[in-house]
Amino acid sequence: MSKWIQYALVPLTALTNPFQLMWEGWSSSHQVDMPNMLCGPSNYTTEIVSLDPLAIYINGFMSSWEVAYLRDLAESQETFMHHEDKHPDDKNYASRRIASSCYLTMDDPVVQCIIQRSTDFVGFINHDGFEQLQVVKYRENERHDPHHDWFASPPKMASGLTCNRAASFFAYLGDDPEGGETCFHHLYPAPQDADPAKFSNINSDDGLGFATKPITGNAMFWMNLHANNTGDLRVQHSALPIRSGTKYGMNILLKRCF
Ligand SMILES: O=C(O)CCC(=O)C(=O)O
Ligand SMILES: [Fe+2]
Repeated sequence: MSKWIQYALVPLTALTNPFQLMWEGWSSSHQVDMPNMLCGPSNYTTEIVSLDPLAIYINGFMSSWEVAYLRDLAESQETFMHHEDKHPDDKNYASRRIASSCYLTMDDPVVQCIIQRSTDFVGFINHDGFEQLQVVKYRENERHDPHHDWFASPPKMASGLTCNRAASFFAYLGDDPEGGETCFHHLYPAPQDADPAKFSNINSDDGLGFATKPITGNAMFWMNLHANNTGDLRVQHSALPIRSGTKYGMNILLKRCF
């Protein structure tokens, strides 16, 4: 196609872009500050915090506008409820999540935008879409005990395929509480020059592990499955109890069916 035809098509595609149409319909019914809201390129930066298993710390994965929007969206859902959950793999084990949570509707334009950004981030990683985004809220003393996000006995779908969680993002949606760090118990500790505002080490017997502090807009990404689709025990993690304040976060879970 000649360059000139391509240029001529740009305004046309902008007009017919389904996201834009959906956005325009939506924004006219909600009085929002549109320029800050568009699903433009995100200026996040990354730091590899573990090579094997792959784990990446993401600075500025979400804008403060997106964070505020997603929190409001979660708080407006009737399903945003407090509960104490056992891990699906081990209901007798004391591992628990004491928090409130809800799933977000997938047809929201900001949710779509975050899914698109996450899809771009995972690049060539073999996957089959994302689970519904899940917002989690912890109040004082609430926590999530050590667990892994993958299922030991993944559910079989009607199609006969088995789906598991190939990778996880956990994004921090505020309020920058005290406590509430996410601990990775079996990864190598943070080096001495790691930024103490973001990372701390944990006093484990084997010297392994580090924790990331909840900083609004930042996120952790890590792989859950080995190449043969079995779960990687090394990505066990937990959320330490909140000492003061409230913590919001969001699970963005990458599915793989096999
Ligand atoms: O709250 C956190 O820091 C981690 C949450 C988590 O691991 C989960 O919800 O599966
Ligand atoms: Fe988790």
